[in-house]
Amino acid sequence: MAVKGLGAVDKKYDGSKLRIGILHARWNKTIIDSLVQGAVAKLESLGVKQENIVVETVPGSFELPFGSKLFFEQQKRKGTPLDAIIPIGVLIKGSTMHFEYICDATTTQLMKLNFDLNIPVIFGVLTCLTEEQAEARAGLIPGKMHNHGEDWGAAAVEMAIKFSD
Ligand SMILES: O=c1[nH]c(NC[C@H](O)[C@H](O)[C@H](O)CO)c([N+](=O)[O-])c(=O)[nH]1
Repeated sequence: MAVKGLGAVDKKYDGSKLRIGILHARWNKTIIDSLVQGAVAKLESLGVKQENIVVETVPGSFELPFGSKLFFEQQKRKGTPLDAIIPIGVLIKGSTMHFEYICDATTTQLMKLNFDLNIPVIFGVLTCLTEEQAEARAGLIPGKMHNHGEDWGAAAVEMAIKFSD
């Protein structure tokens, strides 16, 4: 029996009043597109209105932390503030240490953004050793794992609502 993975949420959260930003990198497009699709589908299944799901892109995963900050500030300036952000990136190990440095820097800064922006910033970055690992986690290999974008959408809604009373 699988012991890893997200347990069931303790209740179904109503996302109908939320505005969620998805900021995705453009590296590894096929995998990214599947993850974004999974996150959007889950957000909509939890009641988030299509017009309140704002999707933007940055070049690569390294740009996700600062891009998320700029995205948050832009939406606030426009009077349409975000209740949570889902940065999505796919990092796949190459033949150098580039992968390790980007994974470490991006992860640390995305975690810090939760406290800097005071909104949930979900960790939507796949850090994979092979393309197949990434494809499986984007739901692109039938029968192997599920689309992790769905988990990220659910986490964004739960974290934006759970402690807001
Ligand atoms: O999102 C990714 N960016 C990658 N590099 C680009 C990086 O995120 C920045 O966009 C670039 O270094 C410019 O700042 C990747 N690799 O290098 O392998 C990768 O796998 N995924």
